[in-house]
Amino acid sequence: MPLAAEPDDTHEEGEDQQLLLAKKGEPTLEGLVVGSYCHDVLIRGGRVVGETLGGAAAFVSNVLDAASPREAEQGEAPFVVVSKVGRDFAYASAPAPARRPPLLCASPTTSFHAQFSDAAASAHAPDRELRRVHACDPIYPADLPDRRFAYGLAVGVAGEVLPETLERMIRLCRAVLVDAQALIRAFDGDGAVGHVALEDTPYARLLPRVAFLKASSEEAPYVGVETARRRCCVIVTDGRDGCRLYWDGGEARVAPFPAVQVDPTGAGDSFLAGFAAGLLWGLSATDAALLGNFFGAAAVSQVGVPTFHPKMLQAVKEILEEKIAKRSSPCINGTTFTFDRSSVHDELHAALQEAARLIPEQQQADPTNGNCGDICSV
Ligand SMILES: Nc1ncnc2c1ncn2[C@@H]1O[C@H](COP(=O)(O)OP(=O)(O)O)[C@@H](O)[C@H]1O
Ligand SMILES: O=P([O-])([O-])O[C@@H]1[C@@H](O)[C@H](O)[C@@H](O)[C@H](O)[C@@H]1O
Repeated sequence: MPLAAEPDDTHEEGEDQQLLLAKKGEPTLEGLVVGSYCHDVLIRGGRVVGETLGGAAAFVSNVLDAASPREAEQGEAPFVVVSKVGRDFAYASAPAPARRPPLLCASPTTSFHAQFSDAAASAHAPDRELRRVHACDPIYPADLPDRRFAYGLAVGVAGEVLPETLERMIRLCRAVLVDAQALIRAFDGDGAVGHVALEDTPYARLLPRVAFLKASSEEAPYVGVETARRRCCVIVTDGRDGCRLYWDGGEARVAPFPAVQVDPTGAGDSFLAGFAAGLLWGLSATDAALLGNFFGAAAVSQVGVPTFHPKMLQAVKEILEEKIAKRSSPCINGTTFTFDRSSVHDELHAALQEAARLIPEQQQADPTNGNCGDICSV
């Protein structure tokens, strides 16, 4: 694994201007994912019921690889992951880190204990209590590659995306999508995860330069949706109820897909990546959120980072190829977005609902799922 760089942001604004020119041969829809892989320990009733690869970067990579449109039929989806782990990292050979290796640091890999309680079985109780047990080094601006990207996803889980790192992402990427959990998490002396008001953080001033900010319903009060929506489009996810989008001048509810939830971990991450993939396919934000809901539902159906059934992915691809023939233009590649539900929204939902029937097939096919038992059945 490559060694992490020293914290030194020597890049100047002028230098970034040079990067505006895409080099010949570079993929035009290349993405930049920033956030660290981590170790997740899943605990129920005081007993460890699962130990898995975690970190939004892992869930996001998994969905982007599965759902992004390909410029060529062959090869990996074009995106880079900037992530940090320690020498204790246990999942270097798992698909996501093996494809896009993290930077190696002297500090231990970020690790979370997720405590599931029976209260999580009720509709709107928080799914889990999280405790950060170890924190790897932050990701510094100098850790980011020196080139332009079509889009960026800021998906820290433990405060590793520093304000200056987000600012550099904004300079490098045409459109940046941010998970609020990267900005508003606070950790007490015991590592318990709490939240601070976004407005009180140094990230707040960057919001007007962010395209989309995603928050869970638990995080939404700390984001301040009414203020934030005047600066960027805010998406509030609400578990099995789907999500809502809020932009300056409009809002939309986007219906969920049915799922048998066995582990809620990674739902929000998978949502954000599905949403980004939807934008890459050229969907409006409200239509792209259908793809977010689809992959959020697929994530909760398995323990840890899900393995998608090839038949399901093929079905999704065929649906997108068919419906997207009616699209306007790829939104993520420009500076303006369309937000409204399109005329194909309901057709797209119905077709994806058919594909969602194939979600449980992977659970049966993959013997590694099911051994952990249900983490959080609802
Ligand atoms: N039980 C569920 N059934 C169907 N879809 C779900 C379920 N839980 C989550 N999702 C999907 O995943 C998205 C993100 O889930 P949510 O629980 O809101 O995020 P987080 O993991 O950040 O708490 C939801 O908006 C929804 O589309
Ligand atoms: O479940 P979710 O909110 O989408 O995202 C999760 C984070 O909140 C958590 O800190 C991390 O340990 C998980 O691996 C996952 O990334």
